[in-house]
Amino acid sequence: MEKLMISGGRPLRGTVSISGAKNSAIALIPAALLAESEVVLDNLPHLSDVAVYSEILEELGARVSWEGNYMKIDPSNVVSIPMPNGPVKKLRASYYLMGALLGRFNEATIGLPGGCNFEPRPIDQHIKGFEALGATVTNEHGSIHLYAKELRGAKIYLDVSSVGATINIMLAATRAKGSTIIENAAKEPEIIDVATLLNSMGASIKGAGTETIRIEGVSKLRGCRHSIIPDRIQAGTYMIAAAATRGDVVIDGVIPKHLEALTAKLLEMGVTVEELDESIRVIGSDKYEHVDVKAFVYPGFPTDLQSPMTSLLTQAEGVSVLSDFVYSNRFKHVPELVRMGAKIRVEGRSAVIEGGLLNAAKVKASDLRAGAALVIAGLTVKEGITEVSGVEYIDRGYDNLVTNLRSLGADVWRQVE
Ligand SMILES: CC(=O)N[C@H]1[C@@H](OP(=O)(O)OP(=O)(O)OC[C@H]2O[C@@H](n3ccc(=O)[nH]c3=O)[C@H](O)[C@@H]2O)O[C@H](CO)[C@@H](O)[C@@H]1O
Ligand SMILES: C=C(OP(=O)(O)O)C(=O)O
Repeated sequence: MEKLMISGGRPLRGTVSISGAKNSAIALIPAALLAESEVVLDNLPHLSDVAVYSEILEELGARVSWEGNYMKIDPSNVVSIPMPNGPVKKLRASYYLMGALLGRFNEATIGLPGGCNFEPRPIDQHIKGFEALGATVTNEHGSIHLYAKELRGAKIYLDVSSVGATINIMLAATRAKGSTIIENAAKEPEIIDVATLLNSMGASIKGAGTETIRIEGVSKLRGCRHSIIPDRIQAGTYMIAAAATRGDVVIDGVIPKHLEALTAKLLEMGVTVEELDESIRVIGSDKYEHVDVKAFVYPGFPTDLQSPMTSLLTQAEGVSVLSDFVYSNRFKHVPELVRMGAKIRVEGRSAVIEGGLLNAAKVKASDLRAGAALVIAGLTVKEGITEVSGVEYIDRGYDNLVTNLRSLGADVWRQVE
């Protein structure tokens, strides 16, 4: 097991380039299963979740080659074998195999997903969508079995605008007979990215990025080449780290519009943020105002940046309140930050954060973004070495984190425990 060692107190300075988005990549890879010829994905991030997905595709019979930042997937020989256990348990997004395999083969058996379990994460809306499309869905000893004689288009209203359910229904509906309408669809940029790939494969999807998505089913999908959008959560994490260390960082290769909710909060705190066409410069300051933050579905403040933002708010004067309206219990980073001297208490779905200096400590990441929060906290500490264990969670979502932080002047390294 490895841990991250951080000797903090240095302002981050320089330029960091952002890789493709994890939450797009791990939907686009299973989406390729719907094609009958080769799909090439460009700008693919180097993440453990991507490696696990390529293993899953190979088990299903796809030919996968991953070189540099592109992956070639030839799904022509794929079969829908049952996958109750194994790699599907290692990541959340294995649920996309349900929509992709149901769409292509009308049948799939997939173990319930793994990934970051910071609280119960139901998939009832995915199942409601598949059933509306005509599938019979049963839970057999912890695996979801899906079968449809024929998938038929349907009108589906999502009770919650779930990213995963929106994409999963889109995947299956591309091959259903007739029209599907998803109402109260999630609007995250990654949904547009998946719809763009599927349309390049020959699907007919309109309205992705709005709350109503219309899909006309087609009988066949073909291979294509697609470049993945930049990872707004990695970008946001570096923006927060730049502010927390009172540094000056250009975050390059991003879509600034995807980060507007974070930019607005940073400006409100007194951070200088300059938006360029494809980059954002963040310049920290000696003094930050406290702010209240509400994590919400896109275009609201992303829940995936809630934990990193908690660390930044320990550096603001006064009391900030950070509430999560997507995941009400996503606060596993809080006890670890408290171990580092933070004054934070959790009240219902909110963290109440009183500004103050943090100390070095041995802390544990229990999920991906909790890990990012602890790294940022460690970077602010002026004396001693912060040790962050649970690095395997951080590796799920941050491409070259140590190399990037070191290139920005941080004293960070990996150490085998
Ligand atoms: C692989 C991936 O893209 N992961 C992202 C995705 O997760 P994921 O797609 O799993 O998250 P959802 O958007 O589905 O979840 C949003 C909310 O809806 C609830 N819900 C969801 C589905 C369902 O069937 N029933 C239900 O009640 C969830 O408990 C949560 O409260 O969006 C989350 C919210 O932006 C992000 O934190 C994750 O990084
Ligand atoms: C929770 C996350 O990912 P996943 O849904 O893949 O667990 C995340 O990216 O913060």
